[in-house]
This record gives sequence, structure tokens and C-alpha cells, in this order.
Amino acid sequence: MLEIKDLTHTYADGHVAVRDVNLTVANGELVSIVGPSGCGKSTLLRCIAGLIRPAEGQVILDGRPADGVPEGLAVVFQDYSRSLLPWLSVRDNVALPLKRRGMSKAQRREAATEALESVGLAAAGGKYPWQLSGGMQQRVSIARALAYRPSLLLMDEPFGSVDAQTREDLEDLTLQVRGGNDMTILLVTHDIDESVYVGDRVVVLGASPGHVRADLPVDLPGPRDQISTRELPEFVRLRAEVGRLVRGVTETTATAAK
Ligand SMILES: Nc1ncnc2c1ncn2[C@@H]1O[C@H](COP(=O)(O)OP(=O)(O)OP(=O)(O)O)[C@@H](O)[C@H]1O
Repeated sequence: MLEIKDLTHTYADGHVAVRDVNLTVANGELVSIVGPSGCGKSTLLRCIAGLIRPAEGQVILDGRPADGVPEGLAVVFQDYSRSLLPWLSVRDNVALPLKRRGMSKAQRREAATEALESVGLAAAGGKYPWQLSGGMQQRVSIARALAYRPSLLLMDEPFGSVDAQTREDLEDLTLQVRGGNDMTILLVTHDIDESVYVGDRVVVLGASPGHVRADLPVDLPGPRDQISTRELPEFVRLRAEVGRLVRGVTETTATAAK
């Protein structure tokens, strides 16, 4: 279980990016995080990833306070162009973090090949990242995270720079891989529909400073489907509710504005 307790982070210039964030995520849960630009989504992820030490509060993983980068963590960022090493082949990029797992060269190669297959890039292992399209590079980043078999996967706008079709494919891929592995996923997105489509819960952050504004369960049947799930009345209701919350409009003010 991931527990975030009373987390506050103030940057060196005195800017309070997030204040008193409390959040509990069960093992195997996929939680979408949405909120207006600058509300502290990335700051929160970076605190959980151990990349920045929060000014106050704690990140607790399976009952133990996290100190530094947690064991079993993988991260996928939006900027795939900077996340892959251009001088390594695609397969070697995917295999690289597995050295930390103490796997032999043959095991690393096999795991990388398998992960590339799962993202539909079995044939691209011998190529270099710069020989692939943006969407393909992002799939390589996801394959690298999956090969690592993380217990916690943090995704920061992972599909932000790919075309709409690839984005849907990657959303489905995320749902598919998390189904087969007991992986806890936190996914930051600007896309409200996406947050509802992939999430077991949607956490809406409010701004100035960042705080948890709402935590909504997503009660949609699985397996989810890009066409039929998005037509369900519950999907339509939730996306409207999340949309209002992100824009800072409450039910009461929305009604009053009519
Ligand atoms: N290194 C830094 N020093 C000072 N302030 C920072 C730093 N990094 C981020 N901030 C500020 O902290 C706030 C939260 O930033 P953060 O990147 O976490 O927000 P976000 O919700 O992820 O934004 P976006 O949706 O635009 O990516 C913003 O006001 C930002 O300007």
C-alpha cells in the first residue's frame, strides 16, 4: 500500500507547491491524478519517486517510510525524446535498468524482448530510438518500465505527445499490463476523459497551493473499451463531474450559473 501523509512541499524560492496532501492507494490500484496546470501534480509524483524530499510529511510504502527512490519503482515521463539513450539500441535501453535487478545478460535480453513484444515492438529491438516515431519511442519507455516489473509505476503525462489513435492504444496497453501484474499505478494526465477511462479512482487536485480537492471512485465495468465504455451514462456523468472540479466549479455554482 502507498500512503501519502500530510505531504507539503515548498521549493527553494519559497513557493508552496503542494500542501497537506493525504492519499492512500491500495496495491494493484490505478489512480488517475488530474488538476489545473501548476497545481503540483508533478511535484507530488517527484516526492513519491524520491526525486525530491518533501518539506513536510511522509511517503509510506507497505508500512515503511520511503527514503530516497523506492525499491520496485518505475517512472514514465512525457518527454520520451529525453528518456531513452540515443547511443543504445531499443532492446538495450529496455534491458538497462534490469542490471539493478541482478539479472544475467541473457535474462535481461529475454525480459527486454518480451516487454517489447507486449507493446507491439518485437521487430524494433535492434533499432536506435531516433529511428522510431514519437509514439513508438513512448512505447519503448513503457516497455522499459514493464520489463522492470515494478510494484509501483508512476506515469507523468505519459501519452501527452502522441497522436490520438496511439494514445488510445497506450491507454489500453496500460490497462492490459496492469491486469496481468499486481502493479500500483499513479497516472498524471491533463485529459479528463482519459483519467476516467483508465482509473479505478480519479483524484482531483486543486491549486494554490496544490491540495486534494476530490477523490472519486470510478465504478465502470471491465474490461473497458474505447467505444462502449465512453458511451456509458456513468462515464459521461463522471467526466462532467471531474471537468467541473478541475475548473473549480462546484455542483452548487454550476447550478446557480444556469
Ligand atoms: N523547481 C521549482 N522551483 C520553484 N517552483 C517550482 C519548481 N518546480 C515547480 N514549481 C512550481 O510549483 C508549482 C507546481 O508545479 P508542478 O510542475 O508540480 O505542477 P503541475 O500540476 O505538474 O503542472 P503542469 O500540469 O503544468 O505540468 C507550479 O507553480 C510551479 O511553477
